[in-house]
Amino acid sequence: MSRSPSLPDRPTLEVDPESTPEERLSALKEHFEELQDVHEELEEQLESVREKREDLREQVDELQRENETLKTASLYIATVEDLNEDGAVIKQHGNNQEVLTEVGDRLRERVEIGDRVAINDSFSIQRVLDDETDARAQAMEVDQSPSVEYDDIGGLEEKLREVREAVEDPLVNPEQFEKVGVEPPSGVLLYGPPGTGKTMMAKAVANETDATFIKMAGSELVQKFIGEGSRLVRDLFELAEKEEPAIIFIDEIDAVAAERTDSKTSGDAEVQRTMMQLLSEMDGFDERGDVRIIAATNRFDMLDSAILRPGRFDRLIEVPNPDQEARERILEIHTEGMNLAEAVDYETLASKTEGFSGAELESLTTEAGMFAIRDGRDEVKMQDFDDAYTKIVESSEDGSMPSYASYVH
Ligand SMILES: Nc1ncnc2c1ncn2[C@@H]1O[C@H](COP(=O)(O)OP(=O)(O)OP(=O)(O)O)[C@@H](O)[C@H]1O
Repeated sequence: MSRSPSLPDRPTLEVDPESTPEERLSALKEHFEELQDVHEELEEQLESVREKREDLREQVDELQRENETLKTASLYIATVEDLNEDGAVIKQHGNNQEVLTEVGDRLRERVEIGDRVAINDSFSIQRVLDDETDARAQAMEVDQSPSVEYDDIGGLEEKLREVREAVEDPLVNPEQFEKVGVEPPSGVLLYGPPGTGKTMMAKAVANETDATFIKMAGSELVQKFIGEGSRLVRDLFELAEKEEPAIIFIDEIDAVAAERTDSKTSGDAEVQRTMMQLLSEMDGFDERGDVRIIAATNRFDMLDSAILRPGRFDRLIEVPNPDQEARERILEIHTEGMNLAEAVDYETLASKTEGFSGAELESLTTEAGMFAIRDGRDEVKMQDFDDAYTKIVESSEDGSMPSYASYVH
């Protein structure tokens, strides 16, 4: 880096007190000229600093533009196989093409053999990606023994029976299917409004069958890098096989399995590829042994029918908002450890909360407890539930729960 120019010495004026007025005038003149020289020199330095600043500003603009293009351009993923003086040998994911590519000075120190890197159309490395295991860990939630039990789920008895039949029986009693000569359902699709217990059911089945619960959100499968989504799908099934017995739970499956629209952007094509990978993993499912797959969606209407074909998600189970009886049971479950006043009546509360999901009923109980705490009481009263209800309804953004108007205080 170039150093900044040093400042010129400041001229000093030395006048001999014994000197004549002429001599003093001449000394002053000399000093004035010296000052003028310094002034000129400083002007020149200032000008050159200004030019340098202008150059730097242009460089910043250029880097910003480059950064923008990097952020928006589609990049491919590759693994670094070897590093030598000529550059890096990389293997592109998806097509396994091997290429020797130069590595710029900036990246040379950061790239190591085995790294995953993002490359552009000309195979030039644009950046080093996070450790694969990190990326995997971020995208998947793995729980060796989830703590949810069947009894923690309120209502949904019939739905739970269906899920158990499709998921638990093939895991626990595979011979039965062989004896009868039927294939167990491949995948179970739970659909219904948010917060109704879909994830809970999947966790409970995993717990009660001693299977590992592996959750992946569909939105995690929609990746920005080409080939990355399908790789995560492969990872997901590979991990499940390693951990078997295992239950794969894909939440928000609509993110990768929505019906194709007419738009043909590269993002859509990538989502499509991920979905194809998912379907092909499911098609090769029979040989997988003790792995069952459950998916969930709030947007059943958006799904591509390809995923609902026999051998794929061929067991559809609707999980609706709880009815009166289920609401009573859910309230009972979530107030189990609470110190309730005599007057708290589940039946009244349940009839007042028509249209609430299980998750909303849970927050109603928590909020009621908070009101009691704020009031310095250790007992939760009916009034706390009323206050909690008002708070939840008011904070609900869309106000779409049907029964607010019918709530009687
Ligand atoms: N039927 C239920 N019984 C008891 N608790 C429930 C029930 N439904 C929901 N809950 C409560 O709501 C929370 C969220 O439920 P869950 O995650 O299972 O919903 P979901 O249907 O998977 O929602 P989403 O579609 O938003 O993923 C649960 O942890 C639980 O506390």
